[in-house]
Amino acid sequence: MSGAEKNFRAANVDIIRLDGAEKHFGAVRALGGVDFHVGPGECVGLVGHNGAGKSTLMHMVAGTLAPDSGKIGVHGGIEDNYSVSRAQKLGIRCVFQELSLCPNLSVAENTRINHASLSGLGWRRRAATLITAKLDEIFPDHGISAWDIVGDLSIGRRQMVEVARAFTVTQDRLDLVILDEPTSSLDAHTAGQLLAFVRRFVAAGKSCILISHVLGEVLRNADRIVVMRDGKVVVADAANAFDRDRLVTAMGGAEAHRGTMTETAKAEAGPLRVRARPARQADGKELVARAGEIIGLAGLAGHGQTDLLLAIFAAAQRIRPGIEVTAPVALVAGDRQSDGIFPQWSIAENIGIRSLARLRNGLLISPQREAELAAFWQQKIGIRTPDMNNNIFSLSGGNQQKALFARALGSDAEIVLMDDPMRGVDIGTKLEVYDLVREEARNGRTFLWYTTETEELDNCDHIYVFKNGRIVANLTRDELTEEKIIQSSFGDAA
Ligand SMILES: Nc1ncnc2c1ncn2[C@@H]1O[C@H](COP(=O)(O)OP(=O)(O)OP(=O)(O)O)[C@@H](O)[C@H]1O
Repeated sequence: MSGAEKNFRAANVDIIRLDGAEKHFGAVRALGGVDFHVGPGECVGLVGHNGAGKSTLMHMVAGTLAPDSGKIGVHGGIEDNYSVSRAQKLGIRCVFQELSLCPNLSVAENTRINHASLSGLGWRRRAATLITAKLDEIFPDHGISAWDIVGDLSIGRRQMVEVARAFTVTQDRLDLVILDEPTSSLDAHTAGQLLAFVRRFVAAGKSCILISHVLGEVLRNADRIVVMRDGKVVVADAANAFDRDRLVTAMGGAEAHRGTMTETAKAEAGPLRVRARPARQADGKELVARAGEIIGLAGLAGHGQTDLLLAIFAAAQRIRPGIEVTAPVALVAGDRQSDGIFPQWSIAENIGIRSLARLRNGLLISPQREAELAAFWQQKIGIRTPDMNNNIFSLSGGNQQKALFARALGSDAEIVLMDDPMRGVDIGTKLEVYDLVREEARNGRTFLWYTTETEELDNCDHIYVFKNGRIVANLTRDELTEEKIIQSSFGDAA
């Protein structure tokens, strides 16, 4: 054993420690020599812009990706052949951004995948008991049955199952759970339940790594915060040594303060763009959107917001009762894995697909026009890649989401439906996209914007709150507070 290795081992009282981790993907340097550690009983917040290298680093901690160079130590021992199964044995689990549940299996069967010991007679019932107990502990009002087929669950509920499954314990120890944007599909109420559980878990001596683009979440719940930028750790400090501005500055120069809608006093209302009544609406309430308006859809996740957006999208192709749509429509999907991304295609092709008429040269798509459209949007919203002809999955999660934005905004759609589209998008880009949405609205575009982030509703002219598939309130921006939304969501109005 070399002297350096001895020192590394001696210093390694942490659950996990990475020294000098490097990783390249072709020409992209995803990690350029990162030191990172997590001690027992701490919640480490990990933040950074889209493509900063957070997920790549976490894949190394979880054993799904080996570093090109650098050392990994776990519980004081150097790991030469670190892998997912080794990580599991050593008590390290990960909830990745892209959900990993099998959609055609039940919640209980998905739980079995992580626990080889759940075998023999009656394993389904034992798996069901295990996952139900954990769901009850983390999300007391979850409403999920262990026998539900995962593919039938909303994305929010799938995320809840994924998170709960990571915390279930059978024979292997559990010391550290990596949560990569765990609240991205959860509403404020459910996200609060999860974060309170994380605090209890850490108080009991266990550890978490919390990755989130919702900086308040990290500031409030982490003990220590590590900031990454361009494949490197640029700052690591106690959480109480940071405020939002210091974090944003460390992440790389995004504007800490953004403009608000008050600066954009609206001219009088434009022509009608959408009039829609949810299928379950028994009273006369309906959603009305005019040209140039930004309309918010709020309330607890899974209460009919996405359903109404999808119904409006469908009504643009084919007449549907109760829905009137007067202009072309584009949709920015929130569940990019199942609704948005064409996995075999390049980034440029994924952006161009909604603009084929404009990209056509005779009967064929002009590669040059497609490349120009892609280059324009790469520049406009900062899609980080050396080549827009690379496969869409070569992008980090947030950058994939930006490509979906580019697809909708680059099209001829007058109405843009946004289904919680900012999931996984970093703070700097979010602020730019908010500006872009407001600018496009001033130019007459209409936005229907479902979001689980209450702060985003500040960008809207007015907001419909949903409960049980129905509209229960219509608030103006001035009336809007988180309490008011939660009150409407839980009240007896519907
Ligand atoms: N499989 C891959 N092939 C090619 N490039 C990749 C691959 N995985 C990651 N990258 C690149 O490595 C860099 C770091 O990506 P990573 O996913 O770690 O970023 P991130 O900080 O997690 O971003 P986000 O906040 O958007 O999730 C990015 O430039 C990304 O495009």
